[in-house]
Amino acid sequence: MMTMYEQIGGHETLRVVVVVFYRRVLRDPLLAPLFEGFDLARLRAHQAAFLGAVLDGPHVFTGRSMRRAHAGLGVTTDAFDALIAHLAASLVDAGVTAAAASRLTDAAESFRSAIVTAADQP
Ligand code: HEM
Repeated sequence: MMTMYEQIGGHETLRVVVVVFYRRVLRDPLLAPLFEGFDLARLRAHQAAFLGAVLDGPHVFTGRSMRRAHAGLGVTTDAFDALIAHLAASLVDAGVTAAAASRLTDAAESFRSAIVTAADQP
């Protein structure tokens, strides 16, 4: 049986997803400052590996824990909501099936409490 990773077109599709995703994120004034100074190519590669692992692809995600990777960034609830929306839109743009897209956004959503570190501004 094909994995969901294979069903959506594997690496080629996820490569499109992460390119579209970071393009959207960096155009969002709420999110762009949070990514300033980070190596975009590295982020794209990590994100693609992460998404691939969620869809049972060949990846073994060896990155840091989500809490560690995002510690001190000051991610607010609003920023997190915006990022999830960009991820969902990027998955649609890349033609990912609805089933795979919801698995990916659910996985991302499951890290909310680990990633959101800053209190919301009034
Ligand atoms: C508003 C929300 C988020 C912001 C601002 C953000 C920002 C960042 C930044 C700046 C880094 C690089 C940290 C560093 O190299 O020191 C990073 C790493 C990473 N992020 Fe996010 N992120 C967010 C949400 C998410 C979500 C929802 C996921 C996946 C479910 C995710 C997956 C990753 C991964 C896989 C890495 C690489 C971890 C590693 O270096 O080992 N991020 N993120």
